Amino acid sequence: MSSAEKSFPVSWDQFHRDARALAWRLSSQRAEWKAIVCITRGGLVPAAIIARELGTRLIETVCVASYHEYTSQGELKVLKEINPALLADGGEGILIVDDLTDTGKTAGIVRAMLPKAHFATVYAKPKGRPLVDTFITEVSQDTWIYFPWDLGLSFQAPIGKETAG
Ligand SMILES: O=P(O)(O)OC[C@H]1O[C@H](OP(=O)(O)OP(=O)(O)O)[C@H](O)[C@@H]1O
Ligand code: HPA
Ligand SMILES: [Mg+2]
Repeated sequence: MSSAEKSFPVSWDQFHRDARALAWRLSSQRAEWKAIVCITRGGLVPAAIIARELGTRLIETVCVASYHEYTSQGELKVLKEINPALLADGGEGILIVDDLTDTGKTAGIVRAMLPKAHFATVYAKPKGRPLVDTFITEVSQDTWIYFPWDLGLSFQAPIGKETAG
């Protein structure tokens, strides 16, 4: 499925803990966020967890699509823009949330819409890292992160070979 050399599978439990850790970190940076802008679709899941932890009720989406067939990045398309009411004063006090930043292209496009907003992701790869203000875990650029909503239970072959007798 992926051409990346390494894989980093994330369970629901781990994702919940990492998203909650991100909420803890964000709570120490600002008492109250005016709104959360989540980058669909991946940002919807951490945004729900963070909004619950921080008590944020105003949630907006920006709909960006880039990866096709899961692992190759195509042209970035903004399918839905941010409500203009939130764009005033460059987005000061607004929290942008995504599941991860990889090349940083998605983050770059959304940052340009809200230059003063705070950008948070659960995971980051080195190329995207400079575009993110707060994240929890960094993985190498040649690692593909498998999110729990893309995974299912399946048989795993044993690590060692079976011995006769
Ligand atoms: O840093 P980048 O190289 O731009 O990649 C990161 C983006 O790619 C994925 O979204 P994708 O466009 O695949 O859509 P999805 O969230 O709907 O899965 C991921 O959720 C990030 O938004
Ligand atoms: O490592 C990744 N995992 C899942 N989706 C992604 N979109 C860009 N990079 C990734
Ligand atoms: Mg996404």
